[in-house]
Amino acid sequence: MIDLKDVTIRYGDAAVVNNVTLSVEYGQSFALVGESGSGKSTILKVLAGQLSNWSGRIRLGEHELAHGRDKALVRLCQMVFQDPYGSLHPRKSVDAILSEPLAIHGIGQRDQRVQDAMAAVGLARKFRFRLPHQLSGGQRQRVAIARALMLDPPVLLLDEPTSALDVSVQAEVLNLLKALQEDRGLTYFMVTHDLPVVSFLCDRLAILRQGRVVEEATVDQLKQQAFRSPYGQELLSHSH
Ligand SMILES: Nc1ncnc2c1ncn2[C@@H]1O[C@H](COP(=O)(O)OP(=O)(O)OP(=O)(O)O)[C@@H](O)[C@H]1O
Repeated sequence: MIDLKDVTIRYGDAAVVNNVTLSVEYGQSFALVGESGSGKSTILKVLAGQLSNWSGRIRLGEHELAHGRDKALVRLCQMVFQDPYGSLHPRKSVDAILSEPLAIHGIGQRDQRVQDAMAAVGLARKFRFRLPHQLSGGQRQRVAIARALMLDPPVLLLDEPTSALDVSVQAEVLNLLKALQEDRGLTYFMVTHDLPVVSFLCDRLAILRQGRVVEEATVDQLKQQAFRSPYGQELLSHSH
């Protein structure tokens, strides 16, 4: 479903991601882990169509990613950000936030679709006309997830989706993401520092260091603490 082949990404002249080759199967949940500055968010931004200075090949399903503006992309993948407060417009109600993608793409039955989307992420109807600041952090992240799903994309890009939340609501949001994936057969590509989150949600992971993949592993290897690379072992020892 997601294939990167020899992907190199530059900011100006500096390559911050080098020759990354990865693939994620349809319906799988994949995590990119690694220390701060290793290039995780940069890869996510390229997949989201936000950066054009890259080389190599990227495919999402049958679609070959373009280097410039790629109109097909919004229907294929959507991003959920770490901080829902930053990513939701402060003066737009939940209703406006969820209706907007439908309006832009000329999709009808908006009222019903907004209601269905709220129900799918476990948001009660009474929140429909509230503003983001009138919601809790967990509710805001539910709105962000609902918004990402409004156009029914097969892929969600998840950028540390629970790390800005209180510990008490992290598990709720993770359970929601897992249930949505199972119900809809979504493919997840997640960036995180949080190895327990990877254990819970993902099937496979890649460890990135200084813009290169040093190891690919299954979640069973993670659970058994059986990474092969010294750097993978080092990450495990830091996560306790
Ligand atoms: N807009 C930019 N211009 C120039 N360099 C950048 C820019 N954004 C990121 N970088 C550099 O690219 C490298 C990779 O950054 P990136 O944000 O992808 O890392 P990361 O693994 O996602 O880190 P974190 O976990 O802290 O988000 C870093 O060296 C960073 O300083």
